[in-house]
Amino acid sequence: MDRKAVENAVLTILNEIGEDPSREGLKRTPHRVAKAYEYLTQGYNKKIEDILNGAIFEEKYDEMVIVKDIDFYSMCEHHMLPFYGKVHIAYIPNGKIVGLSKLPRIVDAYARRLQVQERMTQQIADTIEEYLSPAGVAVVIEAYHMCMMMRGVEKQNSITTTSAMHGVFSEDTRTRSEFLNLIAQKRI
Ligand SMILES: Nc1nc2c(ncn2[C@@H]2O[C@H](COP(=O)(O)OP(=O)(O)OP(=O)(O)O)[C@@H](O)[C@H]2O)c(=O)[nH]1
Ligand SMILES: [Zn+2]
Repeated sequence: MDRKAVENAVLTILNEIGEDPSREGLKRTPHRVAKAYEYLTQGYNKKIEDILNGAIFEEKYDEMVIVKDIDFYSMCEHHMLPFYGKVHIAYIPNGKIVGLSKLPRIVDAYARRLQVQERMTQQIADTIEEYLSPAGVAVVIEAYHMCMMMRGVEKQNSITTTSAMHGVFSEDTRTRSEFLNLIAQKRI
């Protein structure tokens, strides 16, 4: 990212909304916003190979592994406003397991960029499928979209849920139900 170019763009916005970019509180705002955007879109520079490198292990465990309630913040590609919530991931190993922390890292790699919730859901599932070749993988995302809350339809309480079900999660209703029941349960 060309930070200077983003700073100039922010300066233009400040001017065009009728602000005075030279006033005390706004002097460093273009710089701050550019830095924030660098952070919020860092997913573009993340390589899945680097995240997973060395963290896939051979193991005989073949029951469901679930990591639920993974917080995420992303930005919708239509309005560049935040959408945020929780990701729930399950997979059934087929000879290979992954370091648990790598699942939230995969989530962040896809969340920290301009997104739509549906694509992000699929990208997470496809990545796990590609690297682990599991018997099945399931991803559910529940999110609030600021573009539907602070503008537009202005609905404060609607939650958008998306899912991607592969392998046994798509073929076997019992496996899918077990996953959905487990993510609905309150924590320990
Ligand atoms: N499917 C999907 N839609 C999204 C997501 N994030 C935002 N949107 C929607 O993208 C749509 C863009 O629609 P447009 O009609 O082009 O934009 P708009 O005039 O600002 O629409 P309103 O939000 O209805 O005011 C809106 O309906 C948003 O709610 C997402 O992750 N997935
Ligand atoms: Zn939006």
